[in-house]
Amino acid sequence: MPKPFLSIENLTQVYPDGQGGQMTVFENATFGVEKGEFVVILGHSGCGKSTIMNILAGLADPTSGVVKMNGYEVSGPSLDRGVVFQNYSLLPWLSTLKNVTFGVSARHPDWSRQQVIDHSKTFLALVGLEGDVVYRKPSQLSGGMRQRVSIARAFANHPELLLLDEPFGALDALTRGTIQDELLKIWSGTEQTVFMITHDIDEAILLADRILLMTNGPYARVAESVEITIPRPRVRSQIVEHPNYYAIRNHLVHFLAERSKELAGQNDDRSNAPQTIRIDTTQPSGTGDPDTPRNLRAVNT
Ligand SMILES: Nc1ncnc2c1ncn2[C@@H]1O[C@H](COP(=O)(O)OP(=O)(O)OP(=O)(O)O)[C@@H](O)[C@H]1O
Repeated sequence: MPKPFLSIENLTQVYPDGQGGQMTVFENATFGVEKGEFVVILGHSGCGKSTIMNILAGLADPTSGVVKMNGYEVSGPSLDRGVVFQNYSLLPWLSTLKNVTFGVSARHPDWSRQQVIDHSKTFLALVGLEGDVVYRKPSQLSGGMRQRVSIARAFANHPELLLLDEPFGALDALTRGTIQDELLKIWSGTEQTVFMITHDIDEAILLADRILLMTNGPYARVAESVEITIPRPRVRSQIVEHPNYYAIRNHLVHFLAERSKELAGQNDDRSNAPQTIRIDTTQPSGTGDPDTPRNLRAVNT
């Protein structure tokens, strides 16, 4: 079988437990992400999501296992992998525009100054930042605006893989919704692959092609890969009306509330690959998992 664009193979992370011993956060995590996919990872605090993200970004090395992108092992940070963190990580001494041009000129050393500026301004405009505001320093922006700069910066570099670690965590619901829409708009116009951490189930369903569910740590694992069987384009105000919405949502809530604990520490699947869950109430009933409501098709492969 051909390898996916991004391949996470038997990733294990062990940390010192602070008392002279060791703690295995997750063990043999194995999954793939296809090119252009939007994958979200959900799991309780401490199961190791940020650790996985840092390893994918090349900012940390796992205790064992490998990550391959396009067949090559990831080691160290690269412009091919853009990262957006919750705390924006903008350079405070540079203007909004320069925070974006900085990476664009590194990515395109052959471009003229004007090309770099025009390209950067295009991406800032896509997240609603236009006019004088682009000459302000990050300290002169609101939290939501800073987060937009950080998203514009990441997308403007056209990384093949975009890693988003709770990028909207610090935002109010209204701003969060607007930026989710903007993210979807930009992503749908590119070939970029997105891997995102969030704690927000509704956000995950709105954005993702697939949601990876992690069991609780220590010895956490990626137990399920839930397909989001809701067609795109998705509109935030209408998505709840899709017949699959609550079926998928209930499955996710049930996993996080109950099964993430029950499955913790268990590892009965030697391949360690997550189980694929497909919930589609628009298909004829008859197959599926007894936990899911009637008239719900859940195909586990
Ligand atoms: N550098 C480190 N040294 C020791 N332990 C660490 C280190 N970094 C993380 N941990 C531990 O590893 C576990 C996983 O942490 P991680 O931040 O990856 O979890 P998370 O799933 O992203 O959590 P949250 O949802 O709260 O952000 C936690 O128990 C944390 O205390």
